[in-house]
Amino acid sequence: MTLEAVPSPLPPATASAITELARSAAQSDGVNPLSEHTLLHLEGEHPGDAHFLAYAGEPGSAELAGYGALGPDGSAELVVGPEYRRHGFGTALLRMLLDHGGSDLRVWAHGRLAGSDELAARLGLEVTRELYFLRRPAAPVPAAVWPDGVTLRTFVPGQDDTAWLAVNAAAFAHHAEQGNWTQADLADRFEQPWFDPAGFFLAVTADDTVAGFHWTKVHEDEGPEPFGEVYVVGVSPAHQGTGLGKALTLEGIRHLQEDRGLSSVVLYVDGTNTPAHTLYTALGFTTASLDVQFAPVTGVTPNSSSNSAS
Ligand SMILES: CC(=O)SCCNC(=O)CCNC(=O)[C@H](O)C(C)(C)COP(=O)(O)OP(=O)(O)OC[C@H]1O[C@@H](n2cnc3c(N)ncnc32)[C@H](O)[C@@H]1OP(=O)(O)O
Ligand SMILES: N[C@@H](CS)C(=O)N[C@H]1[C@@H](O[C@@H]2[C@H](O)[C@H](O)[C@@H](O)[C@H](O)[C@H]2O)O[C@H](CO)[C@@H](O)[C@@H]1O
Repeated sequence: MTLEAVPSPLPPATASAITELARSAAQSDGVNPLSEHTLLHLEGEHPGDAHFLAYAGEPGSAELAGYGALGPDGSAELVVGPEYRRHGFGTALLRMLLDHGGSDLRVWAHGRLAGSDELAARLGLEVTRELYFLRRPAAPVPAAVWPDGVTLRTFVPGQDDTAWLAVNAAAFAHHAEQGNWTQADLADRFEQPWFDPAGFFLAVTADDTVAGFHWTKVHEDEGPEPFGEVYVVGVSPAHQGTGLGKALTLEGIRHLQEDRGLSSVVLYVDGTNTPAHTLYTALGFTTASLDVQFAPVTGVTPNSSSNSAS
């Protein structure tokens, strides 16, 4: 086993090898091991990002067996190729993430697959966050009932960026990632093949102030058939509790189901997000799977080399 820490930007060949590793794991596990953010950050320079590579065999003829990603905020992901599992690659990569991330480490286990809890416990980590993946099969979409004083339009790239970032930051002021999005995060997504302004809805007041939004996304090739996503719904605090979130959510579902002809719609929602969870459950979404994030047990100084591990 050879371990390597690589700063951003990654060599293109390494980024391609990581992408293939993630594809192989997703095919085997039925769950994507790396999030959109990590995949986007495989390309280009992202200061503060760190990449950890585990190779099987000797340098030169080695094959990429596993990969770990660590962001400047401590968020992390790791994946071991299906054919390399139960050989210690996961333990070695998690140790590297722990050594570099310290007490800020927050490592995802998408789908909470077999072994993730055991591996985490072995290195002194516990679940600190639950992210639910919900699905709504195609069904009649109730008509949206819009609060007085708002009208609906779609996002115009380059015109609405600043206003959207401000409402997104206000709506997600208490969210670990979403509230911190910047113009760079927007620009990254403008370049994605799935980006479609026709599916990015804004609710605006008479003076065109953004009161809320529903940004939808279509996943073309991540399953047996394309599916839609309630990518992110946000309502400015001043307009929350007025029915706007429900109306925006319904409009996006209608768009995905009727305009895009998709047979199911999914979404992610934090387990602590009662308002959103209540809304989506009322609209027919049910839990399909669970992602969890592990962090060092509070009050214990993480030191991966001292944790008992085989
Ligand atoms: C897939 C995702 O994007 S998940 C992330 C969702 N967005 C966020 O969490 C950002 C911060 N929160 C918000 O922007 C808003 O609170 C939203 C989007 C969750 C809800 O928008 P609002 O406009 O406040 O919701 P709206 O007034 O339409 O209420 C619709 C339903 O949501 C649920 N709901 C809304 N607020 C609450 C609350 N505080 N507690 C419990 N349920 C609530 C209820 O079922 C409500 O229906 P009801 O009023 O008939 O009981
Ligand atoms: N509803 C949104 C905004 S609050 C949400 O919870 N997003 C999560 C989610 O993002 C998804 C993830 O990046 C998938 O890889 C991608 O295919 C989806 O399109 C994204 O919605 O999970 C992330 C962790 O994996 C999390 O950081 C986001 O906040």
